[in-house]
Amino acid sequence: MLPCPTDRPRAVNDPTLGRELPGLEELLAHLVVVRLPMVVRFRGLTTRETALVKGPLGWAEFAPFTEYDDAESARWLASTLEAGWWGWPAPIRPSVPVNVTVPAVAAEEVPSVVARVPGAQTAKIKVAERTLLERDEAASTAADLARIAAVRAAMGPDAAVRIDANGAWSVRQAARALEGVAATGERLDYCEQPCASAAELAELRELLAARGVPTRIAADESIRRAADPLLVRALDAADLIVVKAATLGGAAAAAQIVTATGLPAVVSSALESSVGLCSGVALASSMPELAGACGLGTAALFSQDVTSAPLLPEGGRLGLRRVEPDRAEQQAAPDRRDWWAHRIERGLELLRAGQAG
Ligand SMILES: O=C(O)CCC(=O)c1ccccc1C(=O)O
Ligand SMILES: [Mg+2]
Repeated sequence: MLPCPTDRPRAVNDPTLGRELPGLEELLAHLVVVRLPMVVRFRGLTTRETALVKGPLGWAEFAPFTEYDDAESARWLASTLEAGWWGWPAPIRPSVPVNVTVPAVAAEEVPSVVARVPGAQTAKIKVAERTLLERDEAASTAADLARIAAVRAAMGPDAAVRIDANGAWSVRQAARALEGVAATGERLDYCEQPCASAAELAELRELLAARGVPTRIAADESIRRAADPLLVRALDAADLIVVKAATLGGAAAAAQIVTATGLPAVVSSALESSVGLCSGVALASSMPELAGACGLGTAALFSQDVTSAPLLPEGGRLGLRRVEPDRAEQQAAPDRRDWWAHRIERGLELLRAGQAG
């Protein structure tokens, strides 16, 4: 085995952090696959398929998007095992502030989306929607500016407003777009993953500095989907990072990655049901510092959840608690059970072999 340099935390290569894995039978004993309907299209999805399992500590979620490969999904399974079998890091605050997440909807739809998270003082808006951007960049920019202006109008002058391009822009497109936003007088909290790679983020930051655009850049996919999340720091590619417990192998593993990058961090969701969202709240509750509101208000994007008591923000905050999926059977997708059971089996094998992606 290659030696692991001391400044690379174990979590980068081994999200189990050496904790003991349950057997497959135990892991699958209570498996329920669910399909949750969404109030608006998000990430191209109108339903969210995900799996629930039950460990000695309670219910836990395994939620990698269906197109994700086994190595990447194995990391999500470590987060599942933390929630149901290993336990979360100790909390240092009882609740966390959340942002309202605004999908790439038309400006007219913004007020109804914002109203679903009353009390939120931060919004995160999806921009650079790929199908429109590829067809007509000017129309894409116009739609983004209109959506941002609608959010500002709905939330008032004191709200923090973030945008998330999910890596869709080239460096030049991102610079143009962020200059365009700044020209309207809008001061963004930050722009999340404007371009796909860490190298592009670094190039964009230099370009923005040279042009006097003060917008901060946050890395999301460059942390959660990268072979080496520490590259962001090495390339000076971001002002802050977005971390998700599910995608990074759980709250403890994610916290190690935050410490290793040494950058301010915002905690966000991966569009889990209310059961999986608890892991994000556990991560945020355990962190010494939060670089702003958490992107954990996404239960508001579902029209049906797995529980009669969804993890919805109150007064713009979410409290740390476990969720009982008492409505899972109503949302069950039994036709998908075998597919998810095999996926879990392969994920467990990869974790056992130390080969999570
Ligand atoms: O951060 C938020 O406000 C909500 C979470 C979110 O946007 C998200 C949810 C699922 C998958 C990807 C993302 C993303 O941040 O890109
Ligand atoms: Mg993002």
